[in-house]
Amino acid sequence: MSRSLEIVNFHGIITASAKMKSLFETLKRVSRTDSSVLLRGDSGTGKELFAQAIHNLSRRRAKPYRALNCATLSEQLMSSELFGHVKGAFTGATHQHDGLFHVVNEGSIFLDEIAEIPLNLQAKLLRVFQERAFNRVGSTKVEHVNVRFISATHTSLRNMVADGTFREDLMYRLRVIPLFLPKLSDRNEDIQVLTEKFIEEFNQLGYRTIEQVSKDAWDAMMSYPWPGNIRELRNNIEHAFAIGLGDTLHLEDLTPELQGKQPPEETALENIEKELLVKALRDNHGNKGKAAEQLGMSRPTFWRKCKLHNVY
Ligand SMILES: Nc1ncnc2c1ncn2[C@@H]1O[C@H](COP(=O)(O)OP(=O)(O)OP(=O)(O)O)[C@@H](O)[C@H]1O
Repeated sequence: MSRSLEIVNFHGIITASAKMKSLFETLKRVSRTDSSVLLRGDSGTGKELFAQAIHNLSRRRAKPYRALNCATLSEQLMSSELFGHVKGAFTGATHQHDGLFHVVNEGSIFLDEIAEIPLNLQAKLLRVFQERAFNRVGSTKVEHVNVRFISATHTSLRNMVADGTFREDLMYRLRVIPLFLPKLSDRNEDIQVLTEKFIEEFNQLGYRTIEQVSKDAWDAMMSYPWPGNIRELRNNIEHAFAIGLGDTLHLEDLTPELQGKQPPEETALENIEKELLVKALRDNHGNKGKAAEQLGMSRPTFWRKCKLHNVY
């Protein structure tokens, strides 16, 4: 089906898009350095794959690489995950814990949803840049670390700096090399390429073989805006494999959104919840920490509800 497209597989990132291919060339050059990279792109556009590729292409490839999603943890847990803690540092700290900065020494760290880092922790992160030093929670002993920073955000850090929710000095440290990942809807050729790739992947599981995609299914996929990008496309193919029968992927096998329908489980109450999440995010310029606060929810609960309602 996609014979005429020139498909590239770059460290697991599959594409036929010229925009993506030119990003790979930049990535190869950038990866040779230790400069910090800020990946800017919507949810599901492949930021984590890019981060891993940067590490794999770098001189640090034999050293550790770790990723942390800054939107899913409370401030205390995030602090302990990043810097570690000593026994007795807080209630429940029954053992000493090595944080990621201890573990990734000489390697790379990927901080996803960096915009969600609370201001207190932003100051500590800045110290890692400036002094290559940090303290475990509850300890006065200074530890040193040599780490390459890769971070990602779907919102503008510049807007957050203007709002006073993100430190300008930290933003400049993090975005020495900003890279912008295109949305799936801005690279239509990849809808076809990735659909075929995911079909191939699921065919290999052996419980069903899809050999073709019906015209109305293709039409729907090509005109859908894909707010969840590649992750949502993959979910759709998985959905179709589970729901449909035979060797053809039909429009009815895709998720209700692709068919222009409301997902059946979305009751009126759930719709209200979804609207509240969207509004709180809009009021807070996409900052999930602040949006959670406005709704009186913990950050992890807010994150879980956003995922549940496909709010990106
Ligand atoms: N070009 C691609 N080729 C193959 N698989 C891809 C591609 N882009 C993304 N994926 C797959 O899509 C899913 C989402 O990608 P990834 O987690 O890297 O996105 P993300 O931008 O980091 O998302 P989020 O911001 O929600 O964390 C993963 O399963 C990933 O393997």
